[in-house]
Amino acid sequence: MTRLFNDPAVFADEALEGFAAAHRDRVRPVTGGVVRAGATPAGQVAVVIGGGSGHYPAFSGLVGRGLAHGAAVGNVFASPSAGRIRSVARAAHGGAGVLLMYGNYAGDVLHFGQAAERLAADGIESRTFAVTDDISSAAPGESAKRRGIAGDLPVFKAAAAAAEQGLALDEVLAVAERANARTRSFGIAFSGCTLPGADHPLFTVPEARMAVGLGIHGEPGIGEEALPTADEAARLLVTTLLGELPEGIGRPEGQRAAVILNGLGSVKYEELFVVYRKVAELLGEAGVDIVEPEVGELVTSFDMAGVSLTLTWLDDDLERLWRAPADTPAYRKGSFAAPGAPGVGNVPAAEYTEHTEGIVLPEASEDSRRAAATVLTVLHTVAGTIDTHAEELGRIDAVAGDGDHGIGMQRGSTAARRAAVDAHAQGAGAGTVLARAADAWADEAGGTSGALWGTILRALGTALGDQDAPTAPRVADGVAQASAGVRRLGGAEVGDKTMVDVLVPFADTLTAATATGSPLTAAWDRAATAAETAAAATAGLLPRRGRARPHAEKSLGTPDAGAHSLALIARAVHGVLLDHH
Ligand SMILES: Nc1ncnc2c1ncn2[C@@H]1O[C@H](COP(=O)(O)OP(=O)(O)O)[C@@H](O)[C@H]1O
Ligand SMILES: O=C(COP(=O)(O)O)[C@@H](O)CO
Repeated sequence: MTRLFNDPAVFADEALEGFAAAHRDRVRPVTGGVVRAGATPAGQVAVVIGGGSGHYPAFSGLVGRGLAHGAAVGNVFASPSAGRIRSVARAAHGGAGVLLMYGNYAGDVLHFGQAAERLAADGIESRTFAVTDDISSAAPGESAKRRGIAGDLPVFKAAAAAAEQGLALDEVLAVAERANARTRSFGIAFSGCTLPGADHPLFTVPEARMAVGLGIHGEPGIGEEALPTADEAARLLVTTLLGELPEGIGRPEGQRAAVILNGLGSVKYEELFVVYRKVAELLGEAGVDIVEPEVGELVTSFDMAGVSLTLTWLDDDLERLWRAPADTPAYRKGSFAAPGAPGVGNVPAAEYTEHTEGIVLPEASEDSRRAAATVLTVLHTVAGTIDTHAEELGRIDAVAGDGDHGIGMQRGSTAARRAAVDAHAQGAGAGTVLARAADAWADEAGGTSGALWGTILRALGTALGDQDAPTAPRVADGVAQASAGVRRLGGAEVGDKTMVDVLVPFADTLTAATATGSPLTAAWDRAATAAETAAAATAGLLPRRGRARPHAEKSLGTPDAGAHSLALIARAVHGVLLDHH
């Protein structure tokens, strides 16, 4: 239970502000996150990590000498937006390129990928790398689909230590790849976590039972067993990981491993040590040489009661990098040759801020400005609809996902409305109002749905433009472009149990209806009905994408959250069109 908060919607921002104030000798707040207090030395690759809030010390607590040069921080359980990542990366850049590192989650993959594109346009070379250590999130044959949990730390650290030693960008990336290929994690939980402001946990574990194979977002585990003793828990964790050795590690005997026993948020350190005692004994019996183990909270999930075990199978290089010193707010080891130089560099890191004020609005026709007023009403209605259904959307998302769909959609749609009000007040046309709303939605919400809704609004804005009055076929074309854009960006197809299952029939029905000359309001009505039917039908599907995939069976019988919210919006917008008819 998170007891101390103000407005849940700004919990992550306020936590970041307090963190930066508490550690200002080591980190500097910049737009989107934090960077080291001192500038990245010229010629050193900058390692910029990031992810959602709720995982402290990941990600901001791991910024400092020997570890990350910067961390982009998102909302609770939602990836930071591309804009935030770009801003942190620009501030951390030391002239030798940036390695962007994160856990393998749909939202992070989308936003870090887009950030890399924007950095390229800024003339900054970057690479992206997603950590995939959690063996319970996909079968060995599909290890690229695995999510990142506490293995984030050794993989980030290996790359960052390599950067510190002066390796070039692609060499640092190669180190990250090698460390990740040799890192495996497995977790168990005894109770779920409760998001700030929520009155019940994302999932519960029955008394005297444990969830096996949990994630770090309150995602339920993949199985359930009787509550073990500490020794039995240790045995389960160790035997599971020894049962899945990385390629090239024939048998555990004679191998060296970095070992992390990670507390997920509300397991006491003493409990962790009791478990670790047995972990060390069992690994010793298996002939594994444990190198500089870590026992403590390194990647958490709010107040989840759970533990995970991570093993990184070391070679000589990886061992050197694991043993290398680090000095961050939450993680310190060894010491640097020149002590007392927080964050390296003597020059403070420069902050990069995007200046949007004073950017001239594109000229708009009278017709388009009139249409912009309708667009504004639409965005008001979208935000209002999401507000009304936020709790329900969170509940649906929590069945097999991370429960943040309502919060994310709320932040995004509210920001979109705000940006649209501003743009409209300045005399923008419909296309520009939508474009501004798109950027605000993606930037404020982050997460998978933030990126995808940004794409939807941007496609609509491009189709409407700032000159002509929107016609029914033009609107239908915008929706069709949005549908294509979301599929291109997210890679999902119909049947994967995502919003694509609704967007495609919605777009197709609208296109078909407008092509036969149907007026927009009637065509939209038909399309909204198709969307509602398709959203309801997702209840019968098994997820193949996104956060819900590892919990496929659990999600059967419940519609996809993103599909449902899209159908709700489609219907609500029809109401606006009727009124403006
Ligand atoms: N690859 C994808 N393509 C299209 N939609 C997706 C994809 N992955 C997830 N989604 C949609 O995003 C929704 C989840 O959104 P949200 O919970 O806000 O983001 P996150 O999972 O990043 O927390 C899902 O319900 C699904 O509809
Ligand atoms: O918390 C996280 C959320 O990822 P999404 O895919 O946006 O839900 C992640 O950043 C943790 O690493």
